[in-house]
Amino acid sequence: MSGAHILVYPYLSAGHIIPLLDLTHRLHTRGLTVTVVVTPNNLSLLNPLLSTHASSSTLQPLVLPSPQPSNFSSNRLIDSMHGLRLLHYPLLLQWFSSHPSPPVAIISDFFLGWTHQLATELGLPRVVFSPSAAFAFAVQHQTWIDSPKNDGPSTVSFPNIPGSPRYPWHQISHIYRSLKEGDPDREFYKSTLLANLVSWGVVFNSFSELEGVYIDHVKKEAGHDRIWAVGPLLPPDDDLMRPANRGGSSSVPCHEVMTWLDARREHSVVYVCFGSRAELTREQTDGLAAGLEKSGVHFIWCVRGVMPAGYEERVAGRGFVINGWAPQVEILRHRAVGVFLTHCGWNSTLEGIAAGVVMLTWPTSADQFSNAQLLVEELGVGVRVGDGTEVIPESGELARILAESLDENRAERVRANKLRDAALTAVKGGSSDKDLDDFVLRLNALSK
Ligand SMILES: O=c1ccn([C@@H]2O[C@H](COP(=O)(O)OP(=O)(O)O[C@H]3O[C@H](CO)[C@@H](O)[C@H](O)[C@H]3O)[C@@H](O)[C@H]2O)c(=O)[nH]1
Repeated sequence: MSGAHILVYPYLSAGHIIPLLDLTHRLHTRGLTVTVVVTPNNLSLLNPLLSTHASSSTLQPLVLPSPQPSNFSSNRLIDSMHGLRLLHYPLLLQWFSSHPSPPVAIISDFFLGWTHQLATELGLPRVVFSPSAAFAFAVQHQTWIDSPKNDGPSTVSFPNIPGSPRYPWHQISHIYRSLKEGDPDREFYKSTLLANLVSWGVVFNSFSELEGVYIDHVKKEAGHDRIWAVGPLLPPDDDLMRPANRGGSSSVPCHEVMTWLDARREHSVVYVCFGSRAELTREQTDGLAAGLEKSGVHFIWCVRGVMPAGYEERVAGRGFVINGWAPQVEILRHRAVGVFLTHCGWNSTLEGIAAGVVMLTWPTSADQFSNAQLLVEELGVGVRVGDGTEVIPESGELARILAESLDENRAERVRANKLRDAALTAVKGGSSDKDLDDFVLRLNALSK
């Protein structure tokens, strides 16, 4: 007999879809029947998963139309969140009412807080999926609860979060800072986030050895224990999910990158990438380009934007520039890569941790500042190099940090190795596996 039927609904951008599809794979492997909401332009991201489970009627896409820009908001994220609600809420209500054996729960991204209302209307539990860290989740939601003002001290502090973290104003949520109280965009965004806090449960792409204190904090605030940490959610080693196509098709043949890496010594290459969305400013690009050039290190740089003229020729032989989408997980897993210069998106952070590389941090927005803090100050596996456009490292200084980061005996490397082992243990019979078992048990109990 197949397990409970659940609806999985990812938010529409790569950094959010990728980990929730990885979770879908695991839930389906554990016997659940899963319907995944996708829009036509994202269907291709689901294809590797669908072909892995090709013969299965228990994993199905539900293709709903993509929202058009609605002019509700000039903020693209809010406009798309709102557009999805407008378009998909009635379609999902209809779909549920006409389905012969509809899902017993909805698992949806934290940007889809309105699905809490939908689930309530359907008499179902909604589980929040957080593609961000438990730490960042706590900071993000606490910001909207505390409503800090930019009129007192120069930093905003969060005394009720463990460690009492504090951030300069520019590191606080951009949406929070840029929209005035009473603005309908702001109210919509706030209500969407606050709905997460009253939902039935929360699943984190994290693990208790990494973030136990923050996971416990979220449990305490929620007042129940339906908080599960099941990460790091990564594609399996055996290529079942075809990691080279994870989140997009690689802009260069994956084997070319692998051949290039094969010719290099262990831990001798720095991989540089700023995630799926961030485009660097001219000044940031130039600073990074000059630092990499001066350092003399071997590197792979995944670039979105325009490179300085003649750059690729000048670094030929030791710099591999990828314009577009890189096969990131494969690169990080290669033995030649020892260091990851990252914007600290949570997926990249976890992928770096699971690969045991030293992290050079250059957060640019959103949760990346608290992720960098976790890597550098708490876990001791990272070294700060930049801070958005506020701190762009001087090229000589960056070159020095890059060259030193490859040192085999650095304390960060020793700690990164230990953390990798803890991450891999968590998902191979450890804490995350146990949380996932419990989660599946609770979902199955709903259909009884
Ligand atoms: O060329 C590329 C670029 C990215 N990726 C993958 O795309 C994902 C990117 O995710 P992430 O590192 O989290 O960065 P963003 O794309 O910036 O993700 C957004 O979503 C994350 C999860 O909420 C947040 O932590 C980030 O701050 C937010 O910008 C990762 O799995 C990468 O492996 C590739 O495979 N190739």
